[in-house]
Amino acid sequence: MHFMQSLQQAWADHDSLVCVGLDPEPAKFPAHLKGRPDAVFEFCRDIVDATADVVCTYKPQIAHFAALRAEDALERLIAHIHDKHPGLPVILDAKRGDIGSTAQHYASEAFDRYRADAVTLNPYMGRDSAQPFLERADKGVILLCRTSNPGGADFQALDCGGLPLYLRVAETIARDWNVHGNCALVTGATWPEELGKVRAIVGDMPLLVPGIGAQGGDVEAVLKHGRTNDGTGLMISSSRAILYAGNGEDFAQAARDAALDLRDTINRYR
Ligand SMILES: O=c1ccn([C@@H]2O[C@H](COP(=O)(O)O)[C@@H](O)[C@H]2O)c(=O)[nH]1
Repeated sequence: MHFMQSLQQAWADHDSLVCVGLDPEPAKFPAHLKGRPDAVFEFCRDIVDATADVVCTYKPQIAHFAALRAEDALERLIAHIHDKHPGLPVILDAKRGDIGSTAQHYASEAFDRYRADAVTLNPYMGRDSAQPFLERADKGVILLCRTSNPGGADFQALDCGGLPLYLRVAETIARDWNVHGNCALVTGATWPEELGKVRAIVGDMPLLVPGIGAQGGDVEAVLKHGRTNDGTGLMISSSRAILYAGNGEDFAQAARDAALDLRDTINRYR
């Protein structure tokens, strides 16, 4: 199914705007998993199986797997999500961006090797660097716009002909790049007013919103500035605050409780 259709279906079916970020850090795993040969897969799988009915999407971050030489676990994890929780879209957070001939391989890596439904990209190298992804009309292309980190403003806030660069990014992508209706933007929860300015430019385009939980973003402010008229339009992402909510044998139940709590908090402001 088209990424955008799966996302809309999951928003409705699960009454949820929650995206769980899958960022495995073995040092934080519960004791009974530490040292097991397939701990990365087992940890993420158990989190997924405990939360699948209360989220709208998952977002594995590729560096967390690659640094551990666990790309194979990432492949199996995404296959597991498709197999056991069909219809739930998976966003590969890879923040790719390169010249077109190389970008083709990044697109194939994300969509053919890993079978992701969407991927994050850095738009800094321009349209041709995104083209191999944009052409995959059934796949989501989620471009960095106003990132959640403290240094995000270093370049993104620079004046660009009367508007900050991040709003030029939003404007250009909404107007020129979204030919197949498969674009979305990353706008951090830590900058809710900027998020509102992006929303005013892009209409109902989905926004991936990291920065809730460990980075301290304010859920109420995100909803106030970012929701669409029908109370959707957002994939509100939290990784550490959900994954490591508990560190005992019941870690997956603790993650479920944290995801449910976030879903209910979000829904109070929709
Ligand atoms: O602007 C951005 C873009 C991506 N991220 C990613 O989201 C998660 C956030 O993790 P938390 O534990 O919920 O803070 C992580 O994978 C980042 O690489 C982001 O934080 N900000």
